[in-house]
Amino acid sequence: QKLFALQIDSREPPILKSKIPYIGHVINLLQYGQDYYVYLDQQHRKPIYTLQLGPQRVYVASSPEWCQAVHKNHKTLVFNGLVAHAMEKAFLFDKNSLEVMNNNLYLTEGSHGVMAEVHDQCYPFLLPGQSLDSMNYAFFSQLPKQFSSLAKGEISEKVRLFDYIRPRFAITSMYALYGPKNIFALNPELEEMFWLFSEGIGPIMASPAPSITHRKVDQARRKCMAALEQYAKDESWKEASGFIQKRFEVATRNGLTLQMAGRAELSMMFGLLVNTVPASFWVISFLFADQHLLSEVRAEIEKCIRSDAGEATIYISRLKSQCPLLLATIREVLRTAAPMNAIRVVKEETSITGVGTGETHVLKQGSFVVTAANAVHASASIWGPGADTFDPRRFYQPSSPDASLDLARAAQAVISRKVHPGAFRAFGSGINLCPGRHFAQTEIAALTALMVLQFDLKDALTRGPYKPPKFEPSKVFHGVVRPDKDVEVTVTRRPGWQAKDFVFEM
Ligand code: HEM
Repeated sequence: QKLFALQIDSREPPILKSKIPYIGHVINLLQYGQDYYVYLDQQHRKPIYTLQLGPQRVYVASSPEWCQAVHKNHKTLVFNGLVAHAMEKAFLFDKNSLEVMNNNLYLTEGSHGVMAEVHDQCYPFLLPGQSLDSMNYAFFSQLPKQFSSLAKGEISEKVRLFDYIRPRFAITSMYALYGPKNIFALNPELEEMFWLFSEGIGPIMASPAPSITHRKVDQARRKCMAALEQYAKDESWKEASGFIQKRFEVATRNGLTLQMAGRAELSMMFGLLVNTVPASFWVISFLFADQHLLSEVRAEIEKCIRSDAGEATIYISRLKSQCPLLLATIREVLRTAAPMNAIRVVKEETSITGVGTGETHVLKQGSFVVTAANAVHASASIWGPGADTFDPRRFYQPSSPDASLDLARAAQAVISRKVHPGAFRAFGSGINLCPGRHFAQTEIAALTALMVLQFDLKDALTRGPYKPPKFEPSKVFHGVVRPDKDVEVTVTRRPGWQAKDFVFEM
């Protein structure tokens, strides 16, 4: 310990020592993934602490107060350096493109440069307004078609649930953002390739020779990149959403070639797909696993539709305002299945004060800071003794006059129950608060409505009630978790819903 221990300044957050010096925490993180932060929080109850990972200092904010403090100091606790690193290692940006990215990377010279302009000029397209409405409409125009043949007529059909939902949801999302010539529409094989790449992104970023050590993942990445480059060259983005058109305009105006602008979209596809697809799966899974909850949510949704002999119209604005238990279920899924731990680099020594605590610590230049959202989401001192159980009712607000789909404001829903307003962290906070949250939540609510109205599910093996899978084991880098293994289900149409076509309206 003496030989290898970090020299910690008394103003820094307290250090948590590992039994094995120097690499003990590294070993535990590799073994337990992000769950290790939950374990440390439960063992030591420190709202912010320091870990030694080899030669590296890593500060971990483990309470809403300190997570908020980290995100408040975004000028010196920075995100963009990590994005540039990912663009090089995961998305293979060339030298010229990296120079373009590095121009005003830390936003110290005003609001020019590709990173600042994407943030200021592109993300507003994802906020409520005409552009978001068009993306939602594009999504709704495709979604019912994707599920219309499932268990059609009097027959039942066996499917693997995650495998069934994943491509259909992903293809529809891609259509909404990237238009009719999106890469999945032109080559459906790429949908599979994308997930292969997304599963292996951590290891290939760390490997010095991924084409040898992780050949399949590397090939999957290259296939997706080549298709996106072609998409750019063919000017297919001119038929995409306003958001994507603006991204191409900003990227090329700042000096990226069209080819590299296309390649950069692979990073956007991560934002679009990797969290929303498993989150939708879990909402559907938890609902079908609890018949009581399912029937209450169905009753809410049934009030949001108009149904004629052959057609049912689902009104999205009603789903947003009249389905408090559905919204609460989405929130609870994100609380329990979204370990959205953010990482920041300490660009220069920073003194931070826990919001509302009055306590101050110093963070040293060159270190990393993790905001451990999963530890906050699992904390019994925040959520009560049932923090480790799935209970949508903790977010339930039956009489809310303006129940909104903006789950980032879910804090509002729980303030009344004395929960800290920064305790719901699934979409992050501060200037990097997820801009796609409105689109994501509308997508999840729409798919859930479609599934629970039309179908009944049974466990295909036992023919008994649907049993949800477990969460996959935790990893070092994790978004919304996926199931540990897929579940085979028997799907039947609910009586009265066999021969209906579904449409969505706002
Ligand atoms: C359930 C689904 C989603 C979850 C849980 C989620 C979560 C998050 C979180 C936690 C962050 C902040 C990361 C950080 O601070 O380090 C983030 C950022 C971001 N998300 Fe999402 N997200 C979801 C869906 C989406 C969708 C559908 C889109 C696009 C349409 C999207 C686009 C983005 C972008 C572009 C950023 C970066 C923002 C910035 O750099 O300032 N996300 N997301």
